[in-house]
Amino acid sequence: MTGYSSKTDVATANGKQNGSGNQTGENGTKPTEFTPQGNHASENNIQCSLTSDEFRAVNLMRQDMYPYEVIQEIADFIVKGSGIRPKIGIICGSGLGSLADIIQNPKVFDYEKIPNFPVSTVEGHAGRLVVGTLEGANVMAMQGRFHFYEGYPLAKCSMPVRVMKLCGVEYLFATNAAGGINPKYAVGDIMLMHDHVNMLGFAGNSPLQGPNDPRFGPRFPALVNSYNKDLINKAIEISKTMGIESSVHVGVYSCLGGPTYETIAELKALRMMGVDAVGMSTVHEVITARHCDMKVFAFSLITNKCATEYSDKKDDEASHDEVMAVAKNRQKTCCELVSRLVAEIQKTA
Ligand SMILES: O=P(O)(O)O[C@@H]1C[C@H](O)[C@@H](CO)O1
Ligand SMILES: Nc1nc2[nH]cnc2c(=O)[nH]1
Repeated sequence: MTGYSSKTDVATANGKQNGSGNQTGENGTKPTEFTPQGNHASENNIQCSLTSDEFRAVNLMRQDMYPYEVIQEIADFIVKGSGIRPKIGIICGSGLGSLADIIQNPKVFDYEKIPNFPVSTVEGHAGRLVVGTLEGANVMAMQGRFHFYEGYPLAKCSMPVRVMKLCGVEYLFATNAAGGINPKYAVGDIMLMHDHVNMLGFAGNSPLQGPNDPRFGPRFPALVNSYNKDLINKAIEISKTMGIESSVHVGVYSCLGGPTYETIAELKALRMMGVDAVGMSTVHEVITARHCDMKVFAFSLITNKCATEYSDKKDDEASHDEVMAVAKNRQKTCCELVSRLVAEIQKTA
């Protein structure tokens, strides 16, 4: 492979708390009634009953506004608690948690113990923040990311990227497990992301939706050149020294909402759009990172081949078990790629 150049507060469950004096569920046993707003709801007499505890839990999950000061508090908690100001932030994809296990002198924070932090709900995402050193560089790694399909708004999914920024992180390394749509890709290959197609964005959803705080970045950020070309080229060089260049590609990733894997028709459409690999994450993290001017490097581990023709083969069906198994098999290679790239950054620092 030759060097790369780019030519080639609270949204509620569709309703709001009923103000008619029905909120008597403080003991958690009597349901609090909510009447979804809007004519359709009242015309159809739709009602949804939640206990007040359930309502609070949903509200907490749906929270998508994190004021700068709250993010700063979380960042201070991590920097003070670890005694480290990290320069590189790593997000571990499904089954790639071992990227955080190679961090030396780790200080580990369970997400539950970090104030105002969401919790991980997906297998293969441990839910821990690991801060320490890698190849002499100060790093922090999310062993577990947040996905839209878990019920979190995109701003909440990518809130930790802002925490990284306020901790001092300059480089974001985002990794993911993805289905290979490009017919040349094989299971176990690595695709260095050089661009993305934001399907959730096409549908009007963005992690930057809502009021913009200019302390993070501009209202209308540009996204061309989001994926740092120097880092892509360095990763290609590293792949050659590792002898894996034939299984490393440079391509376009697309994020869908999940949790379903794609239909054949959807995969055909994505391929026509120039997408090489498809997943359910990363894009909102990259958008948030670019908004606050972080340098981004991202790669997909191809954990399954996506069929783009109809057939009755059971093999064509993606499964999370397969995703996890392939990630486990390839974790050593992914760890080596990441640590060598960190070493390169550290060398030029
Ligand atoms: O967190 P990533 O994007 O690596 O996880 C992918 C997308 C889904 O969460 C899961 C599907 O198997 O893997
Ligand atoms: N959307 C999506 N996400 C994945 N994560 C791992 N494989 C896949 C896939 O085929 N599709």
